[in-house]
Amino acid sequence: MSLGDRAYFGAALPFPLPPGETLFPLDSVVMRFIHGLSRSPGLCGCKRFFEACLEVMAEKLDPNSLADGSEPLFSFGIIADIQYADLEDGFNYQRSRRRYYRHSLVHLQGAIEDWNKENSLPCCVLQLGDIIDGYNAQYKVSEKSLELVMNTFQMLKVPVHHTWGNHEFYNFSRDFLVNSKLNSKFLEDRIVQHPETTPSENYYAYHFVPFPKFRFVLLDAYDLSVLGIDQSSPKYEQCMKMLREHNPNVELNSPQGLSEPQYVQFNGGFSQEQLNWLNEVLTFSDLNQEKVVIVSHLPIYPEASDSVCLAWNYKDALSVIWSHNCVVCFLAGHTHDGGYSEDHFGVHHVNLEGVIETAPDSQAFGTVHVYPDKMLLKGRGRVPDRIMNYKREEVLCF
Ligand SMILES: Nc1ncnc2c1ncn2[C@@H]1O[C@H](COP(=O)(O)OP(=O)(O)O)[C@@H](O)[C@H]1O
Repeated sequence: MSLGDRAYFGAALPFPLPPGETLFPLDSVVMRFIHGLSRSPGLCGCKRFFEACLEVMAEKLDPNSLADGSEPLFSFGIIADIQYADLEDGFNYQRSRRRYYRHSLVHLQGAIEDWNKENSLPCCVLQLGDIIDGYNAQYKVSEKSLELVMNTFQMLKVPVHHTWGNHEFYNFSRDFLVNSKLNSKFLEDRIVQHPETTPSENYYAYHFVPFPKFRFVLLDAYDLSVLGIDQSSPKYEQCMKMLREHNPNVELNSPQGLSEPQYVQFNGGFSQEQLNWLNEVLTFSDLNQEKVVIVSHLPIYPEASDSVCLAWNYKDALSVIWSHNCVVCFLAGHTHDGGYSEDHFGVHHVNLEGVIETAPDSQAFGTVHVYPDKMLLKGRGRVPDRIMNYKREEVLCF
């Protein structure tokens, strides 16, 4: 049972709650019950029965059956942490999860075939970062592996928006990435009469409008980072200072003993400059009654993610987002396990299950179907379906 399922049942509530009444998440009640049963040996059969019930409840959604028969306005694909390498299977750092380095490319091919075959093509695919694994750098095959994965993406009939994760910086410098095929900023939209919504070149972020009234914002979660930047630059010095202030460990990748365990070298954060820009974009979207989808490699909401995986200054990003009405969801990768939670402001946080830790007999990608009142994530394989209702009184009229 993932963190996400807790909020999933809440989000799926088919009726409004009476004013002042608090939603008690259904699955937490059931899970507490199961936990109780598991402590009573004689009731183990009941435990299995209730687990089976939960599995049925989490069965895949049919977007059409949940959308009152109406057609989606448009859809888009999502995929995270492909981490391809031409290597035998391995394990994560904790040795708790198998990594299928070679098979990740086969998973990508499968996802692309599915997206290409969909009745109505998705408008685009959002690639949530860590496209190739850091091991490629050790074997000096980073460019070759990237080429292979990008050639696979060539089979896709729609554009791909690429975010950058820690493994991008294990393989390449930021300067290299800016000039590479992983820079999809050429797909951005500009709001000519609002120059404040144009991102600076100091970070890799942009926004675009795949469908009228829907704006997608791609964020740079390694804008503040010690990875991939020139170690003699003032920005490296500033980021290293920030990291060391929060992490006294000799091994800066270790979160051991930290009160803010996200301050590890393999994470990063958002500069104030980028957050100011995000604030301007969201202000524009609020004023123009747009719905916004935000994408980043690193997650920002603790309820939906392992605390070690969060962006350094995730709280700053949340306070910008929470000061606006327009944001529907925040999509991230990095955790590999997946996670979901709807925050108190009605923003849905989805951490997508990573391809790299997906067994060959499963899958890990999704298509989000967008309706005037909600977005429905149709997950494949180990990605669960999610209903992401818009905040009440915020339904779009078409
Ligand atoms: N607790 C830890 N202590 C020291 N190094 C760690 C720890 N956790 C992760 N690392 C290192 O940090 C890097 C990123 O970890 P990894 O689990 O590979 O992340 P990812 O999921 O992004 O692949 C790797 O180089 C890994 O060896």
